[in-house]
Amino acid sequence: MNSLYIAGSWLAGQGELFESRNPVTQQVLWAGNGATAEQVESAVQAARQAFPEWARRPLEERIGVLETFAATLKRRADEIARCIGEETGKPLWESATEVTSMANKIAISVQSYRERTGEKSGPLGDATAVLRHKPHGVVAVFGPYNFPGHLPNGHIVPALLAGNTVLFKPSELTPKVAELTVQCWIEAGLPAGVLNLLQGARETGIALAANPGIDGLFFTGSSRTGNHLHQQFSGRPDKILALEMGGNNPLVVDEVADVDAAVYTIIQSAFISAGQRCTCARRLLVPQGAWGDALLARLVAVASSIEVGAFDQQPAPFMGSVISLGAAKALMDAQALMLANGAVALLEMTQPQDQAALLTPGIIDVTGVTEREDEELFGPLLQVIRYADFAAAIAEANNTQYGLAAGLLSDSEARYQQFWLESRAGIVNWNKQLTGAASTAPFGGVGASGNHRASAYYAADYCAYPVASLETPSLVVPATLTPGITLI
Ligand SMILES: NC(=O)c1ccc[n+]([C@@H]2O[C@H](COP(=O)([O-])OP(=O)(O)OC[C@H]3O[C@@H](n4cnc5c(N)ncnc54)[C@H](O)[C@@H]3O)[C@@H](O)[C@H]2O)c1
Ligand SMILES: O=CCC[C@H](NC(=O)CCC(=O)O)C(=O)O
Repeated sequence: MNSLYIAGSWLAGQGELFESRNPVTQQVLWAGNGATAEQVESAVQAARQAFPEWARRPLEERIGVLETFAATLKRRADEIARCIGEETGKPLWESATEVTSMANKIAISVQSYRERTGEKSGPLGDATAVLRHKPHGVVAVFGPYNFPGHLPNGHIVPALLAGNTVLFKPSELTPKVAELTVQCWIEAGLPAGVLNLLQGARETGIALAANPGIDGLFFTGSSRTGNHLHQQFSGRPDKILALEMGGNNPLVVDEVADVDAAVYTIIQSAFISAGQRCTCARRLLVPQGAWGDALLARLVAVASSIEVGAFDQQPAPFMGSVISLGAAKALMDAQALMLANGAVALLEMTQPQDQAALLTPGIIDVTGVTEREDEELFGPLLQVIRYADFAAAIAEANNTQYGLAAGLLSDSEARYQQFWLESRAGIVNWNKQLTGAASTAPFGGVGASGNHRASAYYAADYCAYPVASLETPSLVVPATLTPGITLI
């Protein structure tokens, strides 16, 4: 099978054979070979060759190609949503929202490009000061499996818009969505070499990140891989690295008047996408005492009734599966370990069928666990921590190496102001779910969640570098000469 797209041609990978499966039925959806280091090198050369022509195209022409891509996505939306659903396990209603986000990214990126990296000029002395931006050149984009369309798209669209050429290395768990996305780009008329697809697992990623021909790497994925890349790029200030990584996100609940609204918001924060969003609430901070007990009882009751099912099940489930049987097992093992270490299951996460990666929502009270691991558990497992007072809640919220998202459910504006000031995260919400961040805002975290290169609306910033110019059409001798110079 021709799994790679290099220099405008589909060709077979010569690396390891791998496949993707429907996580519920285990049906094989895609199989192909990954790219070897030599194939990575030939893709880098193709992108390098295509770069000058693409970068010099008038901006409006590049925008034209991007807009045709958006139109293609809209026309093929059902097919793409189905592909996302079957490869990730995401319910169809949710996969459809991912395709919409992909198409919306184009207009948002154009607006952001003009606003943040556009051209500005004004008089400075006898010259004109002009600020323009240039693309970096050849950039690599690494995607995660949880949003196989939307998140790589969030790097690819602004990168191409700025005039870069791209090497796209998708997650090895979602090659089919990546292939379909690239087909849409080809249909939109993207010239050969401007976007190259390098399928493959870790080895392909390692070869691409290590290739000396790339000018930058835009990564969305786990903190573990991101940290590794950060170390690999240390001492390389000449290369731009944007890291969008995971979180161990806290959601603090205060004694609010509307308990059902709190429960609904907690569920949307913790269990949407089967807990596989980087912004999902992982730690729920609940006040000690009777009010907190009642909130948890209601949360457990509602969470127990959440529909979990295959991506195309009708009526539609709220939660689909996790990405694979391996991921389901790792989550079940993590829960078992926490229970063995003294956690109390308020609602035990279960895997009803051994051969399907469907997990039911889990809610575990870890307050009594002395050595709590500060790790992202990427699935439908919410850890509850009971707090004595608001200061303790904020301290616990910040008790993490990560800093992606943090939220407060409270009827008190004063408490929100305190929470906003004292919490440390790139997304801080009040009475809104932690998930579902807007593409019209910057998106990124601090601490172990990112390297201060926010994506979404601010992706334009890492896709181009500023060039400041002083310009005047004729060279003249200034009216006053610097002391010590005589023109005789
Ligand atoms: N902050 C964000 O915007 C954001 C968004 C979505 C997902 N995420 C995070 O992504 C994670 C889930 O995605 P994942 O499991 O696919 O991430 P991952 O880190 O396992 O993989 C991401 C990509 O890196 C590649 N890769 C893996 N090891 C590599 C190495 N040593 N060198 C080079 N490339 C390598 C993979 O093949 C894949 O393409 C979660 O931690 C989630 O929080 C973050
Ligand atoms: O899994 C991580 C992304 C989650 C998602 N965030 C965004 O879509 C950010 C906006 C963008 O990148 O355009 C979410 O918050 O649900």
